[in-house]
Amino acid sequence: MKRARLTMPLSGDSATIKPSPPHPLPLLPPTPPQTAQVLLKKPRRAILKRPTALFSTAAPDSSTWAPLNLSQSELSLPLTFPTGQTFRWRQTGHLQYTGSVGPHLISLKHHDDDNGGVYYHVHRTPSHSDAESALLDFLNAEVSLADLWREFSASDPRFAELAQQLRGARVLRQDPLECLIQFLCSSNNNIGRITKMVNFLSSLGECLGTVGDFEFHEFPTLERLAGVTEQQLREAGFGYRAKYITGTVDALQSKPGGGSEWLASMRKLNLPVVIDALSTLPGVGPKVAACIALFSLDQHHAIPVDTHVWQIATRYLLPELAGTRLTRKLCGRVADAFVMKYGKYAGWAQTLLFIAELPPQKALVSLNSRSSEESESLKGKDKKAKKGEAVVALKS
Ligand SMILES: Nc1nc2[nH]c(O)nc2c(=O)[nH]1
Repeated sequence: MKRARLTMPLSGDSATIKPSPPHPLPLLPPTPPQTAQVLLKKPRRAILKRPTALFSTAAPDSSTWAPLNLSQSELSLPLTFPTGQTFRWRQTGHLQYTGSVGPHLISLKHHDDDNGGVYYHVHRTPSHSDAESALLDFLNAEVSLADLWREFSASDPRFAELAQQLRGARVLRQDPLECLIQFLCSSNNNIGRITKMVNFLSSLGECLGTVGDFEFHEFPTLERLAGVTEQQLREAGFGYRAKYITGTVDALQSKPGGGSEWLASMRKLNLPVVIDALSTLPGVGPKVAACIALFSLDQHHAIPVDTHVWQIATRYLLPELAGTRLTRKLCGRVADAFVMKYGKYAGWAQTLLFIAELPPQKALVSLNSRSSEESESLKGKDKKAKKGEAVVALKS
């Protein structure tokens, strides 16, 4: 394991920030029709627009961008941010993503001239040194992905092959409340729609500024989240998830000592206890609980299991169960199979296997494996040609 170090001082805040005042609550438009289409067709102001680079996409200006001690194979931004762990970061330029970590508004980008090494820029923060440590913590920077993936690859040749092609898919360490609310939005949903719902809730938080076309907010506190009603969420297109969000916020507010503290305390507990505790919250089933545990509560062997992961498991880990239907009991068997195969960071292995099944990565992997099959085939035909045998031209 290694700890990443920040090696350059940060500059002051970016001149591009246009902080706007915090929102009054509630925030919802008064008269929308009551379907999810409202959310999908009439985006509110912070909802996705065309990303534009506000900063130069050439070499970062060293006075404002500082290197993280993380190579591209330790952290790939496109494989980590838009792939289903968080729905709060936006692409704000070429290989550049922007989001908030607590009260800090930060951009990260790969540097073309530095082997894709990751650089960061803090746009707004109450304290630069706090921003640095919060960023490293959020990135789980003390975990060496290279060490983990070497171990996984040694016990699984398929993992080894994917790892070559999809380097740097890292598990984040998010704020537990932020992660919980995002995954309540995720049930039976796709990344685009989840992002819009999360954006809607995020806009209840303190506005941190604008980068490119996007406005960024600190994630709202429980008190702020409590200001939105189930009816308002339904009107905004949350459907049945509306009651899970308000129910969970109420349940957290009633925890002695505070809901955020109750969630944070789970970082020190064992996984089964954590899953049971999270499952008492409205809308939290085993899959959502495992996502929250893995992406925010230091439960590195939590395995989210849904139909997609079931497909992966029956193809590669439990072929004897192929063709059977996923049940709650089988979810436990899948999770055990992952842990048997990959060990105490099995959730990090699941993350790569999950990402490899998302359409953009799946297309890339299949393209690469097709071209390597083709080049193997070409090599074979070359040998035959040398021996004077006929070579049939390959169509691309
Ligand atoms: N790595 C994973 N990310 C996810 N997002 C989501 O909604 N499900 C998953 C998952 O199973 N793994």
